[in-house]
Amino acid sequence: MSKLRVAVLGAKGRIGSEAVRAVEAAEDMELVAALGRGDKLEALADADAQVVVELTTPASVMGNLDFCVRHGMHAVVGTTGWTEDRLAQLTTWLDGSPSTGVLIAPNFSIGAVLTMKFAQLAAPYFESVEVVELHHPNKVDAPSGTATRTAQLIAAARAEAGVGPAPDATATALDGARGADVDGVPVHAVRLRGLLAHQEVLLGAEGETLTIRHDSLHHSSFMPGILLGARRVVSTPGLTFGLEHFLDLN
Ligand SMILES: NC(=O)C1=CN([C@@H]2O[C@H](COP(=O)(O)OP(=O)(O)OC[C@H]3O[C@@H](n4cnc5c(N)ncnc54)[C@H](OP(=O)(O)O)[C@@H]3O)[C@@H](O)[C@H]2O)C=CC1
Ligand SMILES: O=C(O)C1=N[C@H](C(=O)O)C[C@H](O)C1
Repeated sequence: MSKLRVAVLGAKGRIGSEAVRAVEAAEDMELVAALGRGDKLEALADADAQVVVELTTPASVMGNLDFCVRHGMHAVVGTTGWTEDRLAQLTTWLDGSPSTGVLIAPNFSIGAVLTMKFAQLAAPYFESVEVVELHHPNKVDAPSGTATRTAQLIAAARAEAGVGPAPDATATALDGARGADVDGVPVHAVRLRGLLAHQEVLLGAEGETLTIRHDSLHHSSFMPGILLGARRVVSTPGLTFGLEHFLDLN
């Protein structure tokens, strides 16, 4: 059987360099290009890449995906910074290339995907819920894509169950003291040397609390999800948001 022809964009970055190693080690894949900033995207077409793993920056990702979709290359995207407008733009591009698939995964690690699932499940049963994400200090954005997605899923689960907003009697506070408001869920971002990628979902009800915590201790935690995404995206046209759809958790 022929090997899947995979390219990595952001190949010198923290997660990109790990992805290069993971693709090279996968028996069913061939690494056909490993590009960094300044390299020409045409190299992807020259290398006849089937799947492009996009691990760059929020400022670069849209231009890269525009190129990939226009050239009919599937993409597996870990880069953060997704807004409704960006997703709508990407969907429009994909409408013009109906056999092309793009997976955007706010988090490729199985533990983080399950954290989101567990948080969704628990959210309607607790009066209060807050999200705390903790990352290395070189992270480009805050809050993390994972925390934003987690809060959105929590808010949707509560709305569907008819649960009202969490009580908060705070009268005065310094700006930011209660975190960022993501669909009514407070999200707090910690940046600390020594950390990699961590998240806690704190839930509280009368007389009890539940904490769901996940820790990514090494970038290797994201690799099985990236490889799974590359294998599945080639037969999944259109936009898929969230690795859970490829894990059959829904
Ligand atoms: N979904 C997930 O599971 C995960 C997602 N991420 C996300 O992935 C992204 C990258 O994170 P991280 O590796 O820590 O960041 P890094 O800054 O370490 O890596 C990003 C790399 O992309 C390069 N780059 C920037 N623009 C381009 C471009 N146009 N073409 C090719 N390469 C480019 C950068 O080059 P230069 O240094 O010259 O700017 C850098 O080498 C972030 O958005 C992060 O949040 C991270 C981990 C897991
Ligand atoms: O920048 C990182 O490191 C990470 N980014 C992703 C995010 O913003 O959620 C995934 C993980 O948290 C690591």
